[in-house]
Amino acid sequence: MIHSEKQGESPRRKEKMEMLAVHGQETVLQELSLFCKRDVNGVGVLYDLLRSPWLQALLKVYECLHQSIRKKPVPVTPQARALSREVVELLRGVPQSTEIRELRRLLRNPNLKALLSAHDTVAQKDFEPILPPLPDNIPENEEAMRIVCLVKNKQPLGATIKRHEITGDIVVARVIHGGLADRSGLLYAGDKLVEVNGVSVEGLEPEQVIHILTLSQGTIMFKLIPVSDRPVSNQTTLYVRAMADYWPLQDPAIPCADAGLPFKKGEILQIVDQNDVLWWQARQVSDLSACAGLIPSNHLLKRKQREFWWSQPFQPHVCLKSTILSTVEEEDDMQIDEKCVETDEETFESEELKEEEEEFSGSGQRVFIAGFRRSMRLCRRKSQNTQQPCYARCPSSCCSAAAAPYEEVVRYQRHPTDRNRLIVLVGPSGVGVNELRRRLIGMNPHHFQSAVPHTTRAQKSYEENGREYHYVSKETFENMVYSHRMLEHGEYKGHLYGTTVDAVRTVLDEGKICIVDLEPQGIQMARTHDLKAYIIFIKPPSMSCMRQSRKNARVITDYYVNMKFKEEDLQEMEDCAKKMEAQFGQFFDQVIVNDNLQEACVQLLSAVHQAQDDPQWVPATWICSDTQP
Ligand SMILES: Nc1ncnc2c1ncn2[C@@H]1O[C@H](COP(=O)(O)OP(=O)(O)OP(=O)(O)O)[C@@H](O)[C@H]1O
Repeated sequence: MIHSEKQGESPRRKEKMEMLAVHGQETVLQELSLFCKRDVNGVGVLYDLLRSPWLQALLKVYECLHQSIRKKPVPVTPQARALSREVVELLRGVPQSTEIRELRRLLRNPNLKALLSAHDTVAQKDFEPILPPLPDNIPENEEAMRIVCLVKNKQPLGATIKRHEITGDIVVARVIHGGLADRSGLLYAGDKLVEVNGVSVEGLEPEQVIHILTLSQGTIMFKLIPVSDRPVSNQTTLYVRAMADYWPLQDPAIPCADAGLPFKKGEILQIVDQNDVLWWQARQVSDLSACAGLIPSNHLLKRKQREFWWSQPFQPHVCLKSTILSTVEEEDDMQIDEKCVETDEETFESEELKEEEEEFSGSGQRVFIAGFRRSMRLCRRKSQNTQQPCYARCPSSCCSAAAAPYEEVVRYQRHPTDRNRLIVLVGPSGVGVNELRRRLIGMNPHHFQSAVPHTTRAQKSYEENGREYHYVSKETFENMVYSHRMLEHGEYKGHLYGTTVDAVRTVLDEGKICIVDLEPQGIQMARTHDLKAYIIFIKPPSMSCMRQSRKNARVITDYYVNMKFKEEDLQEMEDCAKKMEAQFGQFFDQVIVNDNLQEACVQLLSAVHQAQDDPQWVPATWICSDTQP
């Protein structure tokens, strides 16, 4: 069908423009005739041109087209072909300029003719559904009945039926949002089915009714008794992040598996119907044109999760337990002289410090970056391997995932004057989190910065308080832990190490982008209204890729020497990454596979900018409430 107007342009404005076009041409002619009389150079030629019959004819064509377009969005003309013939007629006798020849050729083109023919065929058809004749013997109470005809296409009808628990009638259980039945506006949950395509459903099982429907082609006629108290829906659309995976085909409890919507943790869903306490209707935000599907309600999914949670043997968050770490443990067991270890560490750290200073002194100004100390990293690694049940360590992360199967989210666009979002890198030990972080900060140390960690270990002669670490007493440190001011913390060789929320805030308050690496258990502490953490998971590539790319890579060990990756280290890295994804994947805003270091670095830079500049789905509590978590 040809539509009369472009959207957004008012008809009055269009009319005005057309009048101006025609009147404008008349005015130009009048003015030109004046100039002509005054014998201005070249005006005569222009005057003749504007009066030429072919131009007049073209203007008529223009006017004709606009008149036809101005008509209603119903077929412009009963016969578009007739209009085309009219135009051809108008062009007859017009001098054969290139443009006119082109226009005539176009109008004679068989493809265009076929198109116009198709238009005429469609325009003359009546697409209103043809209803079957009413039955002769209409019963007395027929006014209580409704006859609904739906023209079935490839889509499912978008309604489910069930047997009423008390009356035993077959009733419409639910109408799926956006489906054929919903769009028809003729079927409602609770309507009692009497007949389907003339077949009485009395005594039939719902499956038998479905069978009749499956076999039906084209128009399906339902005879039904409308539900008396139709539920008034005053739903508001809600967006949520799924905190768990859901596979309807594996859920024996779902009322209709075919109508279920599968989803994976981390995906954003649009909830369109919460009328049912147990089964909501939703669609993927990535496919809003699709018909909705059934998902378990918050309450139901929570119950399912709890059942699943308790039915599973506990899976602690075990990460790398590499040969390197075994070596560390062995060394500890072997009671290495503490002083000797300290000396080694000191030497190592001096070298590391030197390396950092050299790396960032290129611009003429020496910039020191904190948060890369070996002791801090080894402490973190040690905490990964304590084998503590994760709910004991982080009651707010894993268990809250079980407690809140959906997290309400809103679209957030950071205002340029807002503080930058905290960037959190997580990944299995050895994957390259620190390498990437170091490189990113190295690109622009005045813009990207780490948070300075706290420690209870003594300050060394070459260190500065607040540069490598904030040096605090054990009591102060523990107070910070108890008052939830630590994003993460751990112990290494009798000393406490950790990163505080305040240390991060200090960087952000300076207008910089703070980049930290955290153990995944620390994610929830950073996902607050205040820090608005953007979580990037650094994922190892496949084993074969790692064997290639990590040929010359070295891992930090408890020893003074750097060690090469062994096959089992790579395997453990892969296993650990899988576990992290399974347990915390719902919190990852971005996943970067660190295969080629250079490429991963570019991706990281782009992700960091995206986090600050592009609209993102964030927890609704960050935006809607001042009393956020
Ligand atoms: N894509 C890569 N290709 C080759 N080598 C890499 C790549 N990414 C990291 N490396 C190297 O792997 C080693 C370990 O990286 P890194 O120290 O960043 O690990 P990490 O993830 O921070 O682990 P940890 O926190 O346990 O120190 C380093 O020698 C680093 O240069």
